[in-house]
Amino acid sequence: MTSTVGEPVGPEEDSGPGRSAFHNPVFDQERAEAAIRELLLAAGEDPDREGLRETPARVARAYRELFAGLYTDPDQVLDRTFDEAHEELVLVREIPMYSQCEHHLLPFHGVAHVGYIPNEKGRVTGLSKLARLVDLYAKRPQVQERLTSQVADALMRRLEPRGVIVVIEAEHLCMGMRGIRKAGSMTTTSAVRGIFRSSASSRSEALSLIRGT
Ligand SMILES: Nc1nc2c(ncn2[C@@H]2O[C@H](COP(=O)(O)OP(=O)(O)OP(=O)(O)O)[C@@H](O)[C@H]2O)c(=O)[nH]1
Ligand SMILES: [Zn+2]
Repeated sequence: MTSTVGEPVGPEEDSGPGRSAFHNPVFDQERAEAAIRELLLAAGEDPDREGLRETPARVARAYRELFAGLYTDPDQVLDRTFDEAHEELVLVREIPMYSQCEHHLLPFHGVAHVGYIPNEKGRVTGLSKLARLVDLYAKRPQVQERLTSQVADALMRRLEPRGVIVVIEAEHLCMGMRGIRKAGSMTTTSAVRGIFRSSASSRSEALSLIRGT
């Protein structure tokens, strides 16, 4: 179990084309356990009663998993590329996505659609890597807009494709189970780069494939 505190720096800062500057923080299990115990005390609960005794350790382990994307370099996901001489759209639709909003640390979840048009060398990556990339950026304290842009920007950086389109549709539990209580309301965000930004016809073709029409 890791118990070192990572440097208080962001996991990643964009350093332009090529690789991102990735700092490798680690999850402090002991500190997280103490914080959950404090939360239970603050709520007026008895963290030593039988049902709660294991809860701080359990919750800390759960958060280590939910925030796992803070500890992996996103560029590593796209390290393996190959030249396939395919210069048309590659689109993976309906990738299940679970994240948590950084405002309330409550889940937002839904699906991501990720598409790109490889460059003239036809540089592509494995299809699973698109889903891995979504997962990695989702497993952090997030906002949906940033998640969408980060996936698009990582693909632009590592594949240097002609264009990238990312659409995420999600329900935010902080809007459903508390606050405004609009359960079921869906938020759609998109990030378009390269040809999808400059060409309305490329964009609308991709969007109609994303919609399944
Ligand atoms: N733009 C954006 N906002 C988000 C996201 N997730 C949660 N939020 C919003 O973050 C905002 C935080 O607002 P605050 O007024 O600081 O917090 P609050 O008093 O708990 O707000 P309410 O949720 O309206 O009760 C809320 O409007 C949330 O709906 C996200 O991914 N993107
Ligand atoms: Zn929220």
